[in-house]
Formats: sequence, structure tokens, C-alpha cells
Amino acid sequence: MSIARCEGVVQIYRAQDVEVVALRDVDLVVDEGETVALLGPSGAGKTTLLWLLAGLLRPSAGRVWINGSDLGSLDQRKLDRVRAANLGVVLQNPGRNLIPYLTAAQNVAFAQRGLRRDRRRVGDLLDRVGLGDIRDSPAGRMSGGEQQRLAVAVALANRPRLLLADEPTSQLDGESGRAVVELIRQAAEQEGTTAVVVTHDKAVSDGLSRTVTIRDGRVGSEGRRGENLVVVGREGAVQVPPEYHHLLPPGSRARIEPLADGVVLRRVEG
Ligand SMILES: Nc1ncnc2c1ncn2[C@@H]1O[C@H](COP(=O)(O)OP(=O)(O)OP(=O)(O)O)[C@@H](O)[C@H]1O
Repeated sequence: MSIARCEGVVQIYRAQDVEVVALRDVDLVVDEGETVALLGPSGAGKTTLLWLLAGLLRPSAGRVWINGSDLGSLDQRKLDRVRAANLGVVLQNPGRNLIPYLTAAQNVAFAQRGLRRDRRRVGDLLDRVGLGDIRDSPAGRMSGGEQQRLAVAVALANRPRLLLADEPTSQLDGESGRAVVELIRQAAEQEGTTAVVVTHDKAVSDGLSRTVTIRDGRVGSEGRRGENLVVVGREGAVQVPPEYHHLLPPGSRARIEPLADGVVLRRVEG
């Protein structure tokens, strides 16, 4: 069963007279219980895709489903309800996920609103991200790395069906980063929380069950269990991964040779 699905998603930003096509025809299915790392070069469209899945942006074209609800068909009240019932979100700037004058413990407890407060879970989440000792410090006085770990605990407070996290380890050292990955994995295994995590951190992508690489606004390749496969797009487009550009440079011409189970591309000179 899929918890998140995108079909033909296009996102165009308009700033003054300039148009930026951030996503151009993205199809993606995320099944329940998967932990997915969203990879790709800077500006590829990863944050944009995460915001669309979080219902924080409406796509210029295409559709996004969360747990069977087509987000584009919902009014704001229903959208808020679907988000509250399904999602835990960690935005890139960790401070934006927190209430600065509340303590770490109060931030996590506040995120449990709607559910019965579960004090054990508050303490457990804070211990697991290494913040047990400063649970009574205000979030606004914490370092960037501490706020980042707290933001992950807050996002998981409500046992969301889907965790969406944008670079949740960018300000963390190796040990704290591993604790966050472990928390995400345990949430998947023990509570069935699916995760989609934008990351540049190899330790994070290695710890998750699948990688999806966005290049130039499209899903370029997908990896599972150590094998990376290119994805054939809607119109048959395939992106040649950068590590093969010396064999088939962008702009070169290739002959297609059919095989029983696929094709071979051979560069043609001149
Ligand atoms: N609000 C906006 N207005 C205009 N252009 C935007 C806006 N947000 C993003 N973009 C542009 O859209 C493209 C994709 O941006 P996005 O932030 O999704 O990429 P990213 O893969 O997350 O990059 P990074 O790894 O650097 O965070 C970029 O060219 C970016 O400059």
C-alpha cells in the first residue's frame, strides 16, 4: 500500500518576470514502511518535492496523494486535517519547527496535541536524540544542532504515518547524525512510520531502505540494496548518470541497439 504518491508533478516558481521550473514531471510512489533518501545536486528540486508532499505547496500541474487523499482536491481545512492525521515534518531551518520559548520537553509534548499526552514517549524521544539532559532548556537557546535533533523528536511525537525531513542531520556530527538515522529506522520498524528524507549525508542514505535521486527536476535514478537503477521517464527519457558522462557526454549522439530485455546505447562520433 502506498502512503505517498506523485503523478506528473510539475512545479514552476514565478519570481518577478522569471520562471524557474523546479520539477518537471515527477512520478513517485512511496510504500508504507519504506525509508527513502531523496538525493540529488543542489537546486535539483528535492526541497520542492518535500514541500509538495507536505502539502505546503500546491503543484503547478500533476497530483499528490497522501494516504489516499488527493491534496489538490482539498480545501485548507481538510488539507490541515490530512496533514495533522498523517504527517510529521522537519523543515530545513530547524528553528522553524520549534516554539522558541517552550522547553525541549514542552515542544515535544505540544506536538502530541490531539492525542493523549504520553510523557514516557516525550522522555524517550529526547533521550534517543541525546537531549535528555537539557529537556528543560528553552528551544530558542539551543544550538543549531540541538534544535535539529529536537525538531526530529517533535516530528515523531505523534507517531506520524509519514515523516518528511529536509536535511535533518546537516548540522550534526557523526554520532548525533547516527542517532537520528537510528531513530528514523526504529520508527519505521516498530511503529510503521514511513520516512522521506532529503539528504546530502551518505551515512543517512546508507541507513535507509531506498534512494531516489532527483536531477534537473526529474527522478533520475533509484537505488535499493546497494544497486542503483536509472528510471525511464514518462516519455521514455533516461538520464545518463554523471559517472558515465565521460562515455556518453551530454549532447552526444548514440545509436540504440535493441536486446531481448532492453537496449544498449553506443556513442556515435561525428
Ligand atoms: N520560492 C522560490 N522562488 C523561486 N525559485 C525557487 C524557489 N524555491 C526554489 N526555487 C528554485 O527551484 C529550484 C529547485 O530548488 P530546491 O530548493 O527544491 O532544490 P534542492 O534540490 O532542495 O536544492 P538544495 O540541495 O540546494 O537545497 C532551484 O533552481 C531554486 O533556485
